[in-house]
Amino acid sequence: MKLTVELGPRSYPILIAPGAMREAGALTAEMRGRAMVAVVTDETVAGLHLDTLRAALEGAGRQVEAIILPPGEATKSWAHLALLTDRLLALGVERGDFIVALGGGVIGDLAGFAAAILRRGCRFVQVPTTLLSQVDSSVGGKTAIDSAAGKNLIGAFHQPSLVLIDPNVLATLPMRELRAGYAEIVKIGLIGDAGFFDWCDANLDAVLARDPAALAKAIETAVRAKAEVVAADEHETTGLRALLNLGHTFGHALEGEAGFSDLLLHGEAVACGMVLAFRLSAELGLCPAADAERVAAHIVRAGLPAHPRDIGLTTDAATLVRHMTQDKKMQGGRLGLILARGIGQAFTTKEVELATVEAFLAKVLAEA
Ligand SMILES: NC(=O)c1ccc[n+]([C@@H]2O[C@H](COP(=O)([O-])OP(=O)(O)OC[C@H]3O[C@@H](n4cnc5c(N)ncnc54)[C@H](O)[C@@H]3O)[C@@H](O)[C@H]2O)c1
Ligand SMILES: O=C(O)C(=O)C[C@@H](O)[C@H](O)[C@H](O)COP(=O)(O)O
Ligand SMILES: [Zn+2]
Repeated sequence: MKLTVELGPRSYPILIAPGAMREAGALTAEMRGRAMVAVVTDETVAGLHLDTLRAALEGAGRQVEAIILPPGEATKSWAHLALLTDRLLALGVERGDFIVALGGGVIGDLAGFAAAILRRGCRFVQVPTTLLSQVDSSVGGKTAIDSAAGKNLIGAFHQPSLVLIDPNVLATLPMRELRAGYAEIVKIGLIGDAGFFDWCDANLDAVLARDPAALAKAIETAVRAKAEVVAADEHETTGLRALLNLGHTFGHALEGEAGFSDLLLHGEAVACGMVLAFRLSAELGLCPAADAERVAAHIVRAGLPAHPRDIGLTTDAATLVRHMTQDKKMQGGRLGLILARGIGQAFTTKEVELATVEAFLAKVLAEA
């Protein structure tokens, strides 16, 4: 299956096929460049999948230089960006070369950002290995690191030249990571496709059991939807792409409180954030309470946190709101929020006062 992100001269293909990683040599042949290819990955993925990718690339005459970083969100940092760019420069990576990001969203976001700034811009290829990165982060060109002030605050839009999605690599993914990736799949239904949410509700168990047909349908639907949104609003200027941020303003605040650690994975934070966005929508009289309850029940059934108490964080509403004010959707001091009129009917608004959000969160946090 081949999809295209239609961005004029920056258009690129997304290839989704079981076994695609074994074909990486042939699939990247058209990209030309020199024989040397820098593959950026993390220790866990290196142990499981680097040999396959290396063999595929070397079989096509490439010379692979692997840069192996520690796994986990903490790697999306200034320190690892400095280390990575130093290594890439020491290898003599040129503008005409391409860098391969082999891993989850952490490696994709970091290597993509390094590619964006190295010699003012190199090409890069995404080979996503988590469910989350296959359905979301490898597509669309948002690259970033975290900063002490918040999530993804230092970054650039820099589109990859190719995305290679091999669902076979998900066989080794831990269950917790699979569930976290699922949150970004069901997000697509909640934003604008009620029929797909119904499909998710009916096929949740099959997706989590890694049934190949269910996974294929889930990945393709999410990637196709994201590719269309990115093509229509690459730089998040019209409000369309901002919808992909459903649950993220709350979620990023929770991740910040968790110190960008394994205590709370990004997908888990998004899951909880989406429940909060639907609950707030219902409390403001914008969305039927039954829809908000259905979303919460689905997230619980997926084994994801639906309430801050499920995460075990000690925090307070004012602190969470302080995190939220660092959100990239802030405009003129007002919070840009993604709320919903119902399942599949998300919309952006700047009409909700920070004090309203804080009172809502205080009420949620007070629940036993
Ligand atoms: N750029 C975007 O549009 C975008 C979209 C969504 C999320 N993100 C970012 O993505 C990051 C989260 O990505 P993630 O959930 O992929 O986490 P991750 O990259 O940390 O990967 C999760 C864990 O799974 C391991 N792993 C990866 N592939 C594996 C495999 N096939 N088998 C076994 N283990 C494997 C990794 O080593 C890591 O420990 C966050 O930083 C988030 O902000 C970015
Ligand atoms: O691609 C997008 O646009 C998204 O919002 C996808 C999100 O799932 C992703 O987590 C993204 O990195 C969040 O973007 P940010 O601009 O809020 O950092
Ligand atoms: Zn996300």
